[in-house]
Amino acid sequence: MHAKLLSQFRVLNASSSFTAHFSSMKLGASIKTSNSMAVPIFSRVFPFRLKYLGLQSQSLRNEQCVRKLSTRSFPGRPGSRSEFSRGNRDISVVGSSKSLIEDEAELSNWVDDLRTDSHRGRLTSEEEESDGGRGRSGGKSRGSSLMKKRREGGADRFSESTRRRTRDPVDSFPRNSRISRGLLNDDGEEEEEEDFRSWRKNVGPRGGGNMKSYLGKRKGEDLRKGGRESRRRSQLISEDDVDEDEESNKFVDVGDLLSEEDSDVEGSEDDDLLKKGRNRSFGFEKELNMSSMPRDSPSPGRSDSYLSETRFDQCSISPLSLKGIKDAGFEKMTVVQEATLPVILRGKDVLAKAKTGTGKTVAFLLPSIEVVSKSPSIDRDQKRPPILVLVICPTRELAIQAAAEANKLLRYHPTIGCQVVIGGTRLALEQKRMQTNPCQILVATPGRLRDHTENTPGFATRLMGVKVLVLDEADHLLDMGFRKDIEKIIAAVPKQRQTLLFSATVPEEVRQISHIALRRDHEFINTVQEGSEETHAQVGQTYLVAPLDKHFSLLYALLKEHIADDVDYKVLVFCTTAMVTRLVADLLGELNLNIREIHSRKSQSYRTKVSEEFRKSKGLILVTSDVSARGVDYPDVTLVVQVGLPAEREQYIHRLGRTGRKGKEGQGILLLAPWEEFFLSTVKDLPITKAPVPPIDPDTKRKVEKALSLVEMKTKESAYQAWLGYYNSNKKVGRDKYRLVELANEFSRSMGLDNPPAIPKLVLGKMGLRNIPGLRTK
Ligand SMILES: Nc1ncnc2c1ncn2[C@@H]1O[C@H](COP(=O)(O)OP(=O)(O)OP(=O)(O)O)[C@@H](O)[C@H]1O
Repeated sequence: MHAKLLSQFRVLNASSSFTAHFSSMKLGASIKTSNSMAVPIFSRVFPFRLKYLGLQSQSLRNEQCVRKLSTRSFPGRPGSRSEFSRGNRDISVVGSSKSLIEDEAELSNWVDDLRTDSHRGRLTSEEEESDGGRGRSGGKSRGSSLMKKRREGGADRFSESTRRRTRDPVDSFPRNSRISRGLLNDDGEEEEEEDFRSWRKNVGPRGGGNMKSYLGKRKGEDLRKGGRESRRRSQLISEDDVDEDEESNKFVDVGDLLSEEDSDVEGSEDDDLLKKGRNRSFGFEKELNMSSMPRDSPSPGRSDSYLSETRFDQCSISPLSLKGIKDAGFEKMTVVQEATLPVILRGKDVLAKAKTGTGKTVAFLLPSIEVVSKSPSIDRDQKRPPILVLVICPTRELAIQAAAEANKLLRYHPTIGCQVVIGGTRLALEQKRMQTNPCQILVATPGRLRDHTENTPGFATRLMGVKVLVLDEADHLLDMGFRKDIEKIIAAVPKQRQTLLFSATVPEEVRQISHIALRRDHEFINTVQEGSEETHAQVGQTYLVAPLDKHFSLLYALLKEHIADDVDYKVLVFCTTAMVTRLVADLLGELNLNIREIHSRKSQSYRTKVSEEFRKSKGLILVTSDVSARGVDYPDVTLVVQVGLPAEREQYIHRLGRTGRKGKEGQGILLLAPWEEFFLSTVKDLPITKAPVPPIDPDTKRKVEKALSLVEMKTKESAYQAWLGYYNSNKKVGRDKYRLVELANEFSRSMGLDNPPAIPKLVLGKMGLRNIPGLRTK
């Protein structure tokens, strides 16, 4: 049995002699060990840089490509030659798959939140409401919304003082958010001011301090070390608001169900204020003398190391595809495209790992299109024409994006069509589109694909034509949240097919279960060089550890600094759950930042519009749940902020990967509470460094408190419940229910609430939190 599982591996290295060395030296170690062990041993033996590490069998047979590829220079290794090693060696792939706990949230779209916030600019409430007829009767004025908030404000710690003040939206950019060397002083404003003064003295401009270093542009700083942790979320029911996989459709979202609210339709007043806010000059920059500080270029610093030297026209790609590629502006292949294309073109199953934003989508689409173009053309009168390529994506945005990329490449293939089927849109419309348009390529989210399999006549038959099955974000799709759906999909397509699995992260446990989709002789092509991180070197990564009650102020201060620093700012703020996302979006909106929000509680039409807007915009902050964590290709994102515990290491990497795409620069900031610091051990191998927490100046603190008091009580209640659910499902935090409730109540206080919101007994029961002191029930 063991021998059966032994498989060959191949090293695609910059030097054939190195490869030969490796091949001979590696053999002994790899035979004895599983392939999971082989890599570290190898890296110890050969610390030099590997271009690709391909595990599993076979030399290349696409001679044309091999010939071309073998003569190219590798970027970063002047004069070096690329050569795909032909040495075949055995390596074990044994190891039982870790038992992953089923953990994905029910994220169906039937609860559509149509509430809008006028701070969020162009998308009007009407646009939201027009979506699918699910809109609530809107038309409330901002005034009535405020009245409502005030009526509900009884439990709000901040609202008393706020009520007495008039809103001051124009003066919404306090100038004194600063850096401190140490932790924030928790003992009141005076001391914070003192702290701020001392920071200015010590690390402010005169003392050599610099916002840039604070915001993580310090590259190549010390790596933090620590032990890697188990990363699995554990409990089911408490995941009710986790928001990354809306197509999973597995669990009823009790929390959000109970917290749905009416929409507030607000006037355009704040749009104007928003514009004013964005255009104003930032006094504190002058105060800090930042203008005279050396600035990193906003983003022109761009590395082309993601590109290879191989041009698409050097490979056996059809002329029509080549024309499409040219039109798309692609000339050279990216490294992952160069590594995978020849292998896929000769029909191999491939599991490919390549860093975020390096062109994996084209890497699987292009050879898939070639398969279609070589297949006999479909008779127009055919009732159930086969679907030849099936691409599965975990989120709707990603599916839309992959289909758009496919359509670019298909521009000169008039007879080949790509359709997309995703949740949140009308099934009948998709059925019609698939019937009336060419649909040899279908991009789908798992839940909607299942819908079609069950409800679309003839669809199952069409799936029997599949020649290529692609799982984008494969590790995620093979994780337990999607596993059953994926198994059904695999059962619905022919056994005789080619399967392609792509992701920026391939944890070992996923490698081990990938055999459920892949043939035994598949190739694992890893373009992340051994010894290098899975994240991009040009993306500065920092983390801040501060008590929960500082998080909102810190977030605001960080964003203000970033905005002041880069007029072309484009920021993603990741939150733990959909309802927390809404809370943060509402808060930042009240603070007059130019924000949009996206999560599974928004209607699909709204999500699509916001996504498109953010893609094209600059000067915008997108507050998002994990629906934007993977795959979404927003160009020129300058900063990614992750607030609170990422679900797992991989999620951290994918979220961070929304910046620094295509070799561009970027920044990432992770904001944790002290009890969330354990997460850092899971990213110990990444170049993430600790940043000092800036003191919150009193003005910022006041503004944030005031803004919080204006956020609706309902939103806070939902956020509290969702927060509780999210952390309850975290193995570490959720283990001690008493502590969990204490922390949740800390979160509640951070929203300005004196008393934690009451939660329905039923929900608490499902979360396993009945009778835990500190919880209020209703
Ligand atoms: N050969 C190429 N040359 C230049 N740009 C390319 C090339 N191939 C793809 N791109 C572009 O690179 C960008 C990133 O590609 P893509 O979204 O496929 O990255 P990815 O590796 O799938 O990222 P993620 O891991 O985040 O999903 C896209 O805008 C895509 O159009």
